[in-house]
Amino acid sequence: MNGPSIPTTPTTPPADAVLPERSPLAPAPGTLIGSHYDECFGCGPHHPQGLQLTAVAGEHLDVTARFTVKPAHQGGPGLAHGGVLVSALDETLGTLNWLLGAPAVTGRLETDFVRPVPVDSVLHIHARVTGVHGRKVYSAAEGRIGGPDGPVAIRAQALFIQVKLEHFTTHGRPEDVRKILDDPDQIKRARAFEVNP
Ligand SMILES: CCCCC/C=C\C/C=C\C/C=C\C/C=C\CCCC(=O)SCCNC(=O)CCNC(=O)[C@H](O)C(C)(C)COP(=O)(O)OP(=O)(O)OC[C@H]1O[C@@H](n2cnc3c(N)ncnc32)[C@H](O)[C@@H]1OP(=O)(O)O
Repeated sequence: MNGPSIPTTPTTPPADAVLPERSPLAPAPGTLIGSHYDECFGCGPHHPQGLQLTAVAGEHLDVTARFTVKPAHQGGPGLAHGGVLVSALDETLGTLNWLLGAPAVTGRLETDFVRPVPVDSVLHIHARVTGVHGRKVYSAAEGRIGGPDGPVAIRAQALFIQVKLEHFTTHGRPEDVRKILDDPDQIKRARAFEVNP
């Protein structure tokens, strides 16, 4: 043994991972990143029970998002359910893929819950790409409470895998896929990905 080893996980980018340029199709820094699907539990504006998360593009390969913890999100009395917080981080990490211009799905998501998050808290989330290696996108996020510079309440590292749009059309429930294929606005957004795979 040569001293303590540095722990690595499949969500830590390998040494030869790269940090690419923002896609030419990426939303400008400071602008809202639109929902990828109106009925998404994380970001869909038409999902009444969803988190309705909105994210803002950062200057680099990063985004910020705010999530207000509602009574419907409780795990313990007056406290956010951990799984709901993970969903908020997963969704925010997912929006990073708009900056890279290629659709991707979560392969692995590791989370540290650092402090309890009371109902009515605003979780200030910052997520960034930490490396890209082939189809693998490595990323990390923190959620802070009490303000954007407040203490970290939750931390995550993720590995997203880039997929073709057929991933969604092949695996999704057919009636939902059909509905989306009939919606010109959604198709436009999906095409934006297609021209820069
Ligand atoms: C045309 C209209 C369609 C319109 C659709 C509308 C919108 C859609 C557009 C965009 C949506 C985009 C994002 C959504 C955003 C946010 C939502 C939140 C994100 C999610 O919530 S999304 C749901 C949860 N997510 C899943 O539902 C994934 C289920 N899963 C799979 O679908 C497969 O499993 C897949 C595709 C992941 C991989 O399958 P695959 O066959 O493509 O690739 P393969 O297995 O070869 O892996 C390649 C390399 O990744 C490594 N690797 C893979 N998995 C790993 C793991 N778990 N841990 C560590 N390493 C892993 C391998 O080890 C290999 O590594 P290496 O290259 O080094 O060998």
